[in-house]
Amino acid sequence: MINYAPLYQKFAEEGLTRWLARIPEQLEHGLDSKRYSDLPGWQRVVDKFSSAEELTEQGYQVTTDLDRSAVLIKASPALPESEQAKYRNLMKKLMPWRKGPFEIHGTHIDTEWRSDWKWDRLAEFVAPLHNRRVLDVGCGSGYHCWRMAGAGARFVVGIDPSPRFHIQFQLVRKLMGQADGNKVFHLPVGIEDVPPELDYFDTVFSMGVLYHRRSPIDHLYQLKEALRPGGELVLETLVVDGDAQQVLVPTDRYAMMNNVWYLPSPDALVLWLEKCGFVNVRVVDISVTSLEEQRSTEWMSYQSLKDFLDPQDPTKTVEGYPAPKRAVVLAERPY
Ligand SMILES: Nc1ncnc2c1ncn2[C@@H]1O[C@H](C[S@+](CC[C@H]([NH3+])C(=O)[O-])CC(=O)[O-])[C@@H](O)[C@H]1O
Repeated sequence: MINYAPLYQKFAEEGLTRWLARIPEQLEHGLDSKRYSDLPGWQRVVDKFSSAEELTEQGYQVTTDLDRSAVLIKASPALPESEQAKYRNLMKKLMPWRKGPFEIHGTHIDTEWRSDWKWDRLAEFVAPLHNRRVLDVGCGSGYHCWRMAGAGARFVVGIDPSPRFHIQFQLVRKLMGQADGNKVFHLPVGIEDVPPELDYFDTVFSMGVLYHRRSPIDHLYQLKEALRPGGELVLETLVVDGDAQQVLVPTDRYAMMNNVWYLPSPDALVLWLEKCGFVNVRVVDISVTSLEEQRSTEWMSYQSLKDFLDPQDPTKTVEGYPAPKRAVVLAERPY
């Protein structure tokens, strides 16, 4: 059973009371096993691991490192090889692992994405996270949330409506121990479930989410309302080349994804953000996604980027659109 008591306690301590009141209902809805029949099985997988506290009681010292490419959890002495193999097999039962990498009790989880590369592209530009309260919208299993804590954030809330990613997060948190575990929390909800006008977070990340939203301008307003005045938005999304009026709306799928709506140019993104009242808006990175950054691995065996591109011309998607290119834009909510 997942213990949510620390989450309630932390939300209360940090004064996030308006959201706190909604959490029981959000957990019940987000983790409804009538809707997600695999959930009880995944929860039983998590139950089979010893927590960091249990390992400590057994005489191990558990060390974590959140400030490296592969988020690390290890015991000294190392767990016996048989136990490490058991953990590896159990973690495989929670596949696919998309965002990472992680290094957990001797197993390197080589995820579909080298999410550390995205982190490296933006970390030097964002306002220092030391002591900040951070929201990561669409955080997947929470890889970047751990990196945010590693960069000094005091309280990180990751949200993602996928129950599988919630369970993957809960496993990592259970193994992490309280020192780091109590900085980062995950809720199985979408941006639409964040209470309006929170005026709370020092930094809000929305990475890989905007193009999934049918109303991208509303998404920007929702992100703004979650920020305190003076807080920073870190927005990362798919873009196309062109001027401030250039936006691609795929007729059907884009790179085989069927829920892609708006791909603006970087200049259009800046315009949208300014129109929504953000200030100090600047594009800090534009990168074409490489086949090394997003690929099938032992931990995500389905198709990946290579299968979504035109085999004759990798600068195009299979549908003939420009291949995925992503921009990172920073902006501030004015005082
Ligand atoms: N309404 C919603 N609200 C919030 N999240 C949502 C919603 N709908 C879907 N998602 C979630 O948004 C995430 C988008 S992935 C980015 C992960 C990470 N941020 C990354 O930047 O690597 C896209 C990518 O692969 O880049 C998924 O985990 C969805 O479940």
